[in-house]
Amino acid sequence: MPPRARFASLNFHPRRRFARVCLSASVSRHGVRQQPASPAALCVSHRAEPPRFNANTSPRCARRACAAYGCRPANKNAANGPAEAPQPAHPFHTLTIDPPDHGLALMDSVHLRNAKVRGEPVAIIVLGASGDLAKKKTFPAIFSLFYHGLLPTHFVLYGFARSPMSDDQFRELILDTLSCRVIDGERCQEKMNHFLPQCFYHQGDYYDATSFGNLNDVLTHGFEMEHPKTNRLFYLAIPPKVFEASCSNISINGRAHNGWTRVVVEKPFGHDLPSYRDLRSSLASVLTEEETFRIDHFLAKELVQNLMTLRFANVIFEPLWNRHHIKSVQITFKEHFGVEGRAGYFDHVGIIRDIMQNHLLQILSLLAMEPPVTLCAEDIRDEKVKVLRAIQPLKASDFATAQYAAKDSRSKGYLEDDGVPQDSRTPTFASCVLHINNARWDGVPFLMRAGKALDERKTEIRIQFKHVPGALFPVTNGAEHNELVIRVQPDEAIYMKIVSKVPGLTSRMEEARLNLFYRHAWEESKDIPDAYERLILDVIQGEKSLFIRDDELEAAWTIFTPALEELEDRSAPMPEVYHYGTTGPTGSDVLAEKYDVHWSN
Ligand SMILES: NC(=O)C1=CN([C@@H]2O[C@H](COP(=O)(O)OP(=O)(O)OC[C@H]3O[C@@H](n4cnc5c(N)ncnc54)[C@H](OP(=O)(O)O)[C@@H]3O)[C@@H](O)[C@H]2O)C=CC1
Ligand SMILES: O=C1O[C@H](COP(=O)(O)O)[C@@H](O)[C@H](O)[C@H]1O
Repeated sequence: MPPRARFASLNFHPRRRFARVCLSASVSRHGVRQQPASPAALCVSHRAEPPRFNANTSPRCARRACAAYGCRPANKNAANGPAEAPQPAHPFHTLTIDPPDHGLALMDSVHLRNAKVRGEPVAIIVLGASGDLAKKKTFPAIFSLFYHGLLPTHFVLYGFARSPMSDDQFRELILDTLSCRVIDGERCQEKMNHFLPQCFYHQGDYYDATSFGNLNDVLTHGFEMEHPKTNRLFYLAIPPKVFEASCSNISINGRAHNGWTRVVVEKPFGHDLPSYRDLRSSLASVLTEEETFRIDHFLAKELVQNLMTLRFANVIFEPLWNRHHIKSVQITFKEHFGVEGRAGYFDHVGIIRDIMQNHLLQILSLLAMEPPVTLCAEDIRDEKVKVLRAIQPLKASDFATAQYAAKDSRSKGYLEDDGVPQDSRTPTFASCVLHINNARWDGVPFLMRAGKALDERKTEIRIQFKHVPGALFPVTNGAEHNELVIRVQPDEAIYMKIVSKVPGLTSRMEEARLNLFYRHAWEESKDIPDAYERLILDVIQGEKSLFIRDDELEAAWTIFTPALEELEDRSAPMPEVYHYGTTGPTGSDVLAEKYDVHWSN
């Protein structure tokens, strides 16, 4: 008998304002579960679609996906395989959902997924509320979620830092950071007027348990009197040296009394492998893995999120995605400004730890990993760890490093920035080559480069394919390789370079492009949420696929630590000098040429 409903479905019914969620994996006409025909496992706990389960979906994945949608699996062993008890013919659950109250749906399915959590009050506490990240990213992201109706209906935002500030001053500070990202800023002012009264400031010291105890009292006797089941989200927008003390104090005096406690930890997680391990064990002694959300905001950039879709939802890429067809991969991060006031942080860290060991390596892992069994966070992260563990640890000779100097009287060199020691050897630019020792990638060089104070702001991935075998066509000038370019920012785009005949009475061939410019292709691209919006929403929803698991970090530090030790040895050569606003040092070109790669500028 052909199955009647092969996968679960979720139908949004605008008129009746409810969603019907069919949670049966495969229901025959007699209402008996059968083994799903498709072997492909799907558990979409994430964005685009409602949950779909089949025999490969783990019960944990099914439960989590369902929880995110505010429903529950029809059977707690929902995905355990073929031998299942008969199910009723109409295993529907109903769930009331507020339809979007504005025309700007950030993500429809997020809205649906959000329906449950919107009913759960939350206190968001931003540590380091006076700092750069909080002002630049955290507050605007929280406001944007509020603007789009994605924050829980009952929420409160507390800024926590050592600087003295009144609630009103804190609101002023927030107000200065807020912008209406949305094109016409529809009702933006009105929304700000509703948002600001929910914001409060608590002065405290990260090392002082009493400061956290006082904050706890304020919450318990204030917001939580009315909302006793309040969850608490702590966002650590503070320098790494106060991570441990803050987490310990949160654990002792900050935990929610009647809800979840989640702590967002910013990078860098450690300085090298040994310090990472120390940090991991001290955080693990006070917070559970479930409570810990290690952020890497590049994972939430729109094009980075699209990498898995591009690779695994299209038939044309995956067969070519290996050593037989790919010649090299380039991952570039460029910024057109220097450290500008962040030297206190940056000089201890350098560009390798600031950008490569985390953001670019995360991109690489999504590009190079095997397909995950399901789209559940754990399955994705399992694959990322596997590919990271196959990467050969780096040596200093795999790198070119450099530091920027002033180009003219209008630009400041790195050593002239406030707080940079005159003898600093910290690289502000680095490029390196990585090798993945597995069957898919053996012999394919993966090149990364990251730099500050360069000619432009750009993050992009270039996958260069091998030349066409045989000699049917003469080699065209520089156009003999196909290249897939994924421009992460700015001006998001995916395009494929192909060789094409020039139209007309000619047999001349030239490079042409198959373009997917987001700006032209998607109306939605006018309103791409900032990465931090996605991530804060995911924390509230308990969705972890865009957060870093501890074994990913262990693998990442294992790759970079040997090279960092060599490069930071006093006997190592000084970084090369490049000038502010240029394309970078020549050493980087020399390194790439060794692998027959030319950086695209
Ligand atoms: N800024 C950015 O663009 C990004 C930052 N990050 C990460 O976010 C975190 C915060 O970065 P950022 O906001 O730039 O940092 P800041 O230097 O701005 O510090 C944040 C706040 O922490 C407090 N603080 C600063 N130095 C110390 C110290 N030595 N001891 C105790 N408290 C201190 C200050 O608040 P007060 O004195 O009032 O307590 C300060 O306002 C870091 O982990 C960073 O790596 C990640 C991505 C991007
Ligand atoms: O993590 C960091 O990222 C920013 C760049 O992020 P973007 O989203 O603005 O591209 C970088 O400037 C900073 O040095 C680094 O810490």
